[in-house]
Amino acid sequence: MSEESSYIFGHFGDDFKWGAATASYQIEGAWNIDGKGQSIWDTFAHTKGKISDGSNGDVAADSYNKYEEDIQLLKDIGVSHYRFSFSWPRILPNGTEEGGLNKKGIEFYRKFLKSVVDNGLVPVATLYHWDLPQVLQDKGGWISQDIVNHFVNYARICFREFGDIVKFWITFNEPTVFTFLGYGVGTHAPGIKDPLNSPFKGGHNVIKAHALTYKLYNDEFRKDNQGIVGITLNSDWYEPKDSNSDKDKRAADLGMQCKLGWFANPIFGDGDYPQAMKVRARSVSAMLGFPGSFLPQFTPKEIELNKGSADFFGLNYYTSRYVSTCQDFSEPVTEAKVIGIEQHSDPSWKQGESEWLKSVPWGLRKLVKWIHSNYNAPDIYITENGFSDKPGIIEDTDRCDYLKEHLQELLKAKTEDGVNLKGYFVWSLIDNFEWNVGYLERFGIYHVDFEDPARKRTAKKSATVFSEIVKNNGFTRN
Ligand SMILES: CCCCCCCCCCCCC/C=C/[C@@H](O)[C@@H](N)CO[C@@H]1O[C@H](CO)[C@H](O)[C@H](O)[C@H]1O
Repeated sequence: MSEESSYIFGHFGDDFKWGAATASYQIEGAWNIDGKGQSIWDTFAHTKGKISDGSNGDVAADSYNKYEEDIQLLKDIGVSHYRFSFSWPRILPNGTEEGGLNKKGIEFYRKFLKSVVDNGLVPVATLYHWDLPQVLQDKGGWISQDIVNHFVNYARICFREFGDIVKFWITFNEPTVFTFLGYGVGTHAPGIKDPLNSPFKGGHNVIKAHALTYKLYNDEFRKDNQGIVGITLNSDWYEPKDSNSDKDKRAADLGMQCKLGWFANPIFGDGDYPQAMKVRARSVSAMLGFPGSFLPQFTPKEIELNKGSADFFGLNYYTSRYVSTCQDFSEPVTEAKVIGIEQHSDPSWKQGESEWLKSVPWGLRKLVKWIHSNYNAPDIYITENGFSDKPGIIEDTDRCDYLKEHLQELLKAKTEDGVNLKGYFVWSLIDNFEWNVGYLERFGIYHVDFEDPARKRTAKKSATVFSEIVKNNGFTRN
């Protein structure tokens, strides 16, 4: 089952962008400071039993106060781009402008952005990395139709307040994850358990909100601001367990269509959900006595709006799976059971500290090639890629290997396969609050001491290894 790989030398090209990524709730802290409203992650993390180590993001890496230091770290590793996210409730504590704009929140982000650009870095802003204002969740959150306009209005405020500085926008981070884990299995905020209905209603609203936000930028901001707007989707690569089995090949394709295609096909494909996903949704619905399909339908007008609504494809990649077919629908309902597949891994794959994360570099090359050929060769930015280990490791050899090996595969994808790869952002710049597992799993190339009130940052070995690759813009012979 193993895949051949070889080491190559070469560089990524002059226009390739290097960066590091973070997200507001995971690093900022200052959860109730300077007028910030409560987010669903504040509520969720403050609820006993939701986070493995009982922690929360109240202080996190304290980047609200230490962002200058973070910017210096970015300069130290030599990257040109910083991917961060805006906290919606820091800007709009009650979710909407009518509920009041938080001037201090706007001032904070303008100060932060000024420092980013004054230090010669390019800001890459994610509008939504999962911290929905709690007030909007109380009105139904992503399941409510009203959220579409609320999001577009929030986006308008960000374009208006920050569009002179921010030219690189990502509407959503990983909609499959926040809809399925947040509204399906309930392990993420807001903790709703309804695997066969709510994630798909929520996802439908996310796609509409994304497409309307893209239109908004085109109609009202693009001419003056000259930026780009895209979305970040995540996917594992699904490889047939037996490459000679047609059944396994169909299972792997179904996995790709349901996981990546769910959001990618409407935006980068024909404007609608993938046919295979529609068929699967109807058959699962019939099996469970759900009338029609749990997958909502787009109107022809919506399909037109969805189609082509991104200037680039943001991709987060962490791991891969071998896949075979599976018709088991017993409790608990998992993502794989909904899709109708069984997932397998190879014992030789290096295991991260996160149970779901095994290092499979060749999967990334196959995945970007798949995107290239299925969605008309879009510009692709790897907006996240990284490896987890235990707290406290500074000599993080496994992460160094992970980064080198994944960048090797990307170099092959770019130089040998002709994939339009435009940039790479490591996840993450610094150790941070890793959602429902708190601080037990670390992804930073800089260590953060969460016991220390000063949240001291220390470079790990991977910071040096990564910065060497950035400096060489690839892999050179010494
Ligand atoms: C009939 C159709 C059925 C479709 C069903 C699809 C179900 C999709 C379910 C998705 C669940 C995925 C769980 C995997 C998660 C990881 O990939 C995820 N943790 C990656 O997110 C990023 O992770 C970083 C490190 O974990 C970091 O925390 C960052 O904030 C995240 O963006």
